[in-house]
Amino acid sequence: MKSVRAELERAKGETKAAEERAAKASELNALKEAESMRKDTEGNEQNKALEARLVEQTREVDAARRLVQESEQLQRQLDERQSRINELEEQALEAESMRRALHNQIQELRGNVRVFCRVRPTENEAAVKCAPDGSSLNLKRVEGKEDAAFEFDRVFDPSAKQEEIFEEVSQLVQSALDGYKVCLFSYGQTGSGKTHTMLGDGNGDMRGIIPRSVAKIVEASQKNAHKGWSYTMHASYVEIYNEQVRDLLKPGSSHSDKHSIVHKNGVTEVSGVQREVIDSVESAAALVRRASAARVVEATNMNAQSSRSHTIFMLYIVGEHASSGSELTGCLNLVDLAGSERVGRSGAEGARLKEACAINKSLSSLGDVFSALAAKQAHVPYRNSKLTYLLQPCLGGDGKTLMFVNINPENTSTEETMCSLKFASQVNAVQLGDGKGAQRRITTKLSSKVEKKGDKEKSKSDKSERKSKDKATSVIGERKRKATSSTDEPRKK
Ligand SMILES: Nc1ncnc2c1ncn2[C@@H]1O[C@H](COP(=O)(O)OP(=O)(O)OP(=O)(O)O)[C@@H](O)[C@H]1O
Repeated sequence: MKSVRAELERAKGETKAAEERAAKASELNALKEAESMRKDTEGNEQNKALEARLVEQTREVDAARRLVQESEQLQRQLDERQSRINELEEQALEAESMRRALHNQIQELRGNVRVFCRVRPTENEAAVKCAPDGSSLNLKRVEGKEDAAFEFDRVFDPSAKQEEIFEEVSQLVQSALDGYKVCLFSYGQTGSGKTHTMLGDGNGDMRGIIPRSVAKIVEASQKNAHKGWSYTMHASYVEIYNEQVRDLLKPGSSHSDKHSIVHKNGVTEVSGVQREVIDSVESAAALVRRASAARVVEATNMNAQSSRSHTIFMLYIVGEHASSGSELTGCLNLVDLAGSERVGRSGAEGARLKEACAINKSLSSLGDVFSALAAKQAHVPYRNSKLTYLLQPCLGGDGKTLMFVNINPENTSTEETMCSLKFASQVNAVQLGDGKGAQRRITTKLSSKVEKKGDKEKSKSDKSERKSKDKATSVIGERKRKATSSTDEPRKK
């Protein structure tokens, strides 16, 4: 019985152990299952994350593709616009070149040597009567001498304002920017208004031709910058006194300083003379003020503030057009001559007599140059005086000159006025220029940067110049025809 009981106990123990093993096995299986489920879940989440990334990347790729398409489209538009800009620039260059050719031919039609007469105001009895046509005047002379009539390109009566005077010369000033050698000078007896005309007073309405011209050129050059032109401008200011050159910009300079006048590429240079950069209207005005203060002013019997020297403001202009390789070199000389009165009348003695003789010599040399030009002589005596040698490039070839003859209308100055008007008539008889200037002025200089497309550009530039010239010639032909029947075109006698 005991053994059966023991056997039963043992069997119970084994059954319990077996049950425990079975429970553990089932627990293990459950754990394995749970682990496998966990792994499955983890894999799904990773997949989902991967899918989400894939979707995101696909979206990014689509966006990038759209961007590429958009940028390609923008590039196409940019190329189209660039080619339109090139086309417009070419047209602008052609139009500019035509404007230059036309402007020059109009100037030549008006005459490359012009004479304007300006009569200064007076409160005394006047011997000069200006005609209403704006181009002629009558001079009543002393008893026993016949009255004289004169005709010039323009005659300004005493009421003419500084602004009106400048308006008439501003087109000529523009020619310097277009690459021409231009000279404006004022001639006349002491006190007749030469300095008033050329320099004037202050910064306002009384400003004369010099400050107004420089302002116009600086402003016009800034405007041309939008058309691709860049300009470099330098100015010198000298006086010629007793045939000696003095630098008005160099402090402490004297007449004994040695300066020689040379012509380089058609432009006058005076050795050892200061050349200052002009980059604004203000810098030009400051320079003009400095030079005016340095002028030699001496008293004579004729005028308590009489200038006994010729003063010359020289503006050198170099314009460059980078994309076409065009280059222009112009210069503007603005000259205030010394008084032209005769020695006997001014009562000069000693040093004044020497001054008067030097002044007369250079003015008569100027007259000789104009006589030779008027007679179309082979030899023109430019070298006979410093003044004429310095102005040589403007007084010949396609240079342009405008002379103001300033007169004092008072009875007491009649004979001086007669001399001035005769001299002016002699100058008025000169004809310069062959009408081919506009084409010659532009020299095409290709920089290394544009050298590759150089031939193409050059032929474009030549073609554009030729076209402009042809158009200009036909328009001018038309103007010439009209000019014969119209009174508004200035006359050349
Ligand atoms: N058109 C004018 N309107 C008003 N004032 C004038 C005019 N012309 C000359 N004047 C005045 O007459 C005076 C003499 O003129 P200005 O100094 O210009 O003569 P000038 O010919 O230059 O003499 P100089 O040969 O001695 O230098 C000055 O006071 C000037 O302001």
